[in-house]
Amino acid sequence: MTGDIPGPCRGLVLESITITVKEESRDLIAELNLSVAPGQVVTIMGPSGSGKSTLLSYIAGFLDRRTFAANGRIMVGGETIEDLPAEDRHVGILFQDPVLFPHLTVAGNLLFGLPRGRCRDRHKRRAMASDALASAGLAGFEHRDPSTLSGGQKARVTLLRTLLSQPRALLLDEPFSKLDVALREEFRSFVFAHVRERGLPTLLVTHDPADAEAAAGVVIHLDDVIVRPSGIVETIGEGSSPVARLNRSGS
Ligand SMILES: Nc1ncnc2c1ncn2[C@@H]1O[C@H](COP(=O)(O)OP(=O)(O)OP(=O)(O)O)[C@@H](O)[C@H]1O
Repeated sequence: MTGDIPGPCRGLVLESITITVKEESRDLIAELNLSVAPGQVVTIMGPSGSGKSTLLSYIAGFLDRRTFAANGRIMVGGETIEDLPAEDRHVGILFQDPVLFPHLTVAGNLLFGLPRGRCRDRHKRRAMASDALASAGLAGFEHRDPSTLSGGQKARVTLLRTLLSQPRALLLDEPFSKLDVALREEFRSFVFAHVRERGLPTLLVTHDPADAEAAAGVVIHLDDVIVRPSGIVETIGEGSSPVARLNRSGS
């Protein structure tokens, strides 16, 4: 089926996204259009309060509808998802703090991300967890209690859990910001290698220009929109083809 879908549409496509703070009738994001190709990382920067995390919440399906009104189209892998519940969107998200369930082992945490419907065989599930851990330099960690892991190890397990859920797009909400410099570089490379290997369209929210540089893709500044006479802003990536397009009119 995906063979029929043009390349850019197999990624993550946002069309005319508008998010309003209800109480203030204020547009936080207005008419945002953006395409992220498979395996590409688009970095979103901007000052505190410009709506970066809110945008990710809308895409992932857990926007607080009491506070925000939102509309616009979200497509992942050619499917329109904005009306689906979060669990049916197949969009993975990582936050600043790696969150692991304290009552489960490391393997239990990983398998939590693997829906039973996708693999019912207990031995296969265990093998998938072990393979994932080995791929992250964490062989033998299956039975460990999450509280015994270092910050970097927790971050890796959280990413592996997200990947095991087989997302079709990945959202990264400052997942590197709390790691020390050495770990940050290591984890960044780990994440981007997985993104490219799996062809995951990825949005990265960060305040750190070094993250954007490491992502080596398009950078969008939510507060810095140059409106051309056409009302369209284009951000051009490597080569001649536009890899992301930002259009935020009306702000
Ligand atoms: N419950 C709420 N009621 C009213 N406004 C809210 C509420 N929650 C968030 N906001 C507003 O929504 C806006 C967007 O917040 P958001 O967290 O998305 O910004 P951000 O760009 O991710 O900021 P940061 O870089 O600090 O994480 C902010 O202006 C914030 O004040």
